[in-house]
Formats: sequence, structure tokens, C-alpha cells
Amino acid sequence: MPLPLLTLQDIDKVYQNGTVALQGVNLTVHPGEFISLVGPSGCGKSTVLRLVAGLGTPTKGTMTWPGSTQQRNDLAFVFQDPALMPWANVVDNIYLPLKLKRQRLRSVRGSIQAAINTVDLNGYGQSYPRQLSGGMKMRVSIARALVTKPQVLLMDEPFGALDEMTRSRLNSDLLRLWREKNWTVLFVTHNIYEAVYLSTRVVVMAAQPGRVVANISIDAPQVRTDDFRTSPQFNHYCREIMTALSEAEAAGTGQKR
Ligand SMILES: Nc1ncnc2c1ncn2[C@@H]1O[C@H](COP(=O)(O)OP(=O)(O)OP(=O)(O)O)[C@@H](O)[C@H]1O
Repeated sequence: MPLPLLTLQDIDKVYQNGTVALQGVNLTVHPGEFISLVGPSGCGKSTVLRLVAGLGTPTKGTMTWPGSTQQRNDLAFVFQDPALMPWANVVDNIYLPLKLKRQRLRSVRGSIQAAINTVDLNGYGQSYPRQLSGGMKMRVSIARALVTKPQVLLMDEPFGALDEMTRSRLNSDLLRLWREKNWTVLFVTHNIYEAVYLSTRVVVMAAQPGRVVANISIDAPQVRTDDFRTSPQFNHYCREIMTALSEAEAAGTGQKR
């Protein structure tokens, strides 16, 4: 078994106003996993991602990167809001993280074009965000993350604002990229079906306090076809997650599994 990429041990996060966002969270992430965090609003999903990204520190507990400290620096974050600069075209938006690393546009044009091609936006490099659909803007946001060649991708409800068809297409594209790029992905979603379709493991969380109530491995081939979405196996996993969520809600506090 390879070393875990990341471990969270007994993590508490209490915000300054006293909100206990996380209590006793344990999570071990192995390289190459696609982990979705699901749970009701306020259960601390985004807080977990922010701690992993180093945007805040745990109040208690330890977070370690056993493989290499470098991996900690090879993170990219994709949010629900693509947060593109409206005054900049697609090339310049994707260039931003490289610009912040003081790389010259001239020397990274090839990487930017490759990222544009990877997300199927060939020909849109000179377009401005106002000229793009919601799905296309999200593709730019993903290209901006992948141009930095991350090992770990943190995605906070990236497709939550998109229509069902666009979301479904981006789900398939994301899975393809995950396989091609050997990413490790931590993905926050409210959508149980999306979580099952995408993940190798679904971490179910409950609120008040935010905690992990179940870890459900999705034992299905990495290439997920549309048939998988309608299979009995898919329904079985969705039901398992719904049961874990409703049991946690009924039980109030306390961990399970
Ligand atoms: N900066 C902050 N200061 C105080 N409380 C916060 C802060 N950020 C989050 N919280 C609180 O911590 C709890 C967990 O929030 P978090 O955003 O992590 O949950 P979430 O599961 O991602 O929610 P959602 O699904 O609605 O996005 C919530 O009660 C929230 O109000």
C-alpha cells in the first residue's frame, strides 16, 4: 500500500464566533483517489477543503502529508463561481496563476493552449467571459487550475450552478482528465448521484457538529459509462448514502462506522 497522500487526524475547527464547524474528523486520502464529500448545508465540507488548501488551520488535531511536502504545494482549487476576470480574455484568465509565479506569457503560451485544448475550448482563446456560456466559463476555470499541473485538485461544488446536461458533460470530462492526469481529487457536492458517478469513495458528513458519518467505497471501473448511471449497482450506492445521511440526521450527534 503506498503512503497516504494526506491524513487528517481528529480534526476540530472552531471559528472565531464559536461555530464548531468540524469535530473529530478523520480522513486518509491516498494518491489517485477521487473523493466526494457529501452532506447537508453547514456540515463543514468547504471547511475541510479550506483546511487542506492551507486557507486556515485546525483548532485541534493534525494534518499531515506523509508522501512529500511538495504535494502540499501542488494544489489547485476550483470553486462554484468560475471567478474569471471580466476584462481579460480566456488566454489571460488561464495565464493568471502562472503570472503570479512570475512566468512570462511568451514561455507558457504552449501550456495555456494545451490547457484550452484539454477542456475543449479550442478557438476561444481570445474570447471574453461575457461571450461564454456558464459551462464554458467553468471549463476556463478548470483550465486555469490544470495549467499549473497540480497533483491534487480541490473542487467546491464546481458544477452546482450549471444545468443538468452541462453538468453531466462536465462530469464525464472531469473523469477523463482525472484518469489522464493522475490527479487526486477532493470534490464537494450536494448531489448524491454526481458523487456516486464520479468517485472512488464518498465521504458522508453530518452537521452540528460537522463530522464524518460514513466512508463508502464505490467499487466500479474507472471508466464510468452512462450505463453505470442506470445500473442496480449505482442505485445501491445512492441508497446507501441516503441511508447514512438520514441515520445521522435522526441520531443527532455521534459517529457511525
Ligand atoms: N469564516 C467563518 N466564520 C464563522 N463561521 C463559519 C465560517 N465559515 C463557515 N462557517 C460556519 O461553519 C459551518 C460549516 O461551514 P461550511 O461552509 O464548511 O459548510 P458546508 O458543508 O460547505 O456548507 P454548504 O454546503 O452550505 O456550502 C457552518 O455553520 C458555517 O456557518
